[in-house]
Amino acid sequence: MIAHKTPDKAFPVSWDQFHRDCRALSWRLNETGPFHAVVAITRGGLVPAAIVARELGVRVIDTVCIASYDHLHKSELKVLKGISDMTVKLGGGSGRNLLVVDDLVDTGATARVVRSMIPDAHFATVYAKPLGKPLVDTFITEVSQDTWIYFPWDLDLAFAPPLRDGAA
Ligand SMILES: O=P(O)(O)OC[C@H]1O[C@H](OP(=O)(O)OP(=O)(O)O)[C@H](O)[C@@H]1O
Ligand code: HPA
Ligand SMILES: [Mg+2]
Repeated sequence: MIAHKTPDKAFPVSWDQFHRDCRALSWRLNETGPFHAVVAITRGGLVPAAIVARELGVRVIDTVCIASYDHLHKSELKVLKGISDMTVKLGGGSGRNLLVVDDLVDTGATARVVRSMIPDAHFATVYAKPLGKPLVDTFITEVSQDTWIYFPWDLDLAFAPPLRDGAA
C-alpha cells in the first residue's frame, strides 16, 4: 500500500451534476472527433463513456481495466485487462482517432499507463486535479489536489445534521 494523505476537502457529485458535466464534455469532444471507438478505463470511466458515446454516436466501446485505489488509499497500479487488438487496429496501432474516457485524473498514474499503450489517442476526463491535468487533452472541471471527489455511484442519501449542531 502506498502512503496517502487523506484529502482535506470533499466534492460530492450528484447524478444530475455528473450527467450535465458529461454532456459538457461531449460538447467539447464533438469539436475534436470524429472517433472510431471509445475506450473506457474501468470502472470509473464506464459511466461517462456511456454518456459520451451516446452523445457522439460512437458504437464501438472497449475497456482497459485498471485498479489502483481502495477507497481513499492508493496501492500499486494493476492492469487487469488491456485494450483489445481490434480496437488498437482501429486506431492504426498508435491510438489515432480513439477516445479514452475516465471519470477523473488525480496523480496521472492511470493516464500515463494508458497513454503508453495508445500514445496518439485523445484522452478525456470529466474532472482533473493539477498533478494529472497535463496528461489529459480535454476535461471539464478542475478541483484542487487536496480534494476527494465523491461520485454518485459511491454515495447514498443520508441525514445531514443542521449547521448549528456542528455540521461542517
Ligand atoms: O490519476 P490517478 O492517481 O491514477 O487516479 C485516477 C484513477 O483512480 C480511480 O480509479 P480506481 O483505480 O480507484 O478504480 P475504479 O475506477 O474502479 O474506481 C479513477 O477512476 C481513475 O481511473
Ligand atoms: N475520487 C474518487 N476516486 C478517486 C479519486 C477521487 O478524488 N482520486 C483517485 N481515485
Ligand atoms: Mg478508475
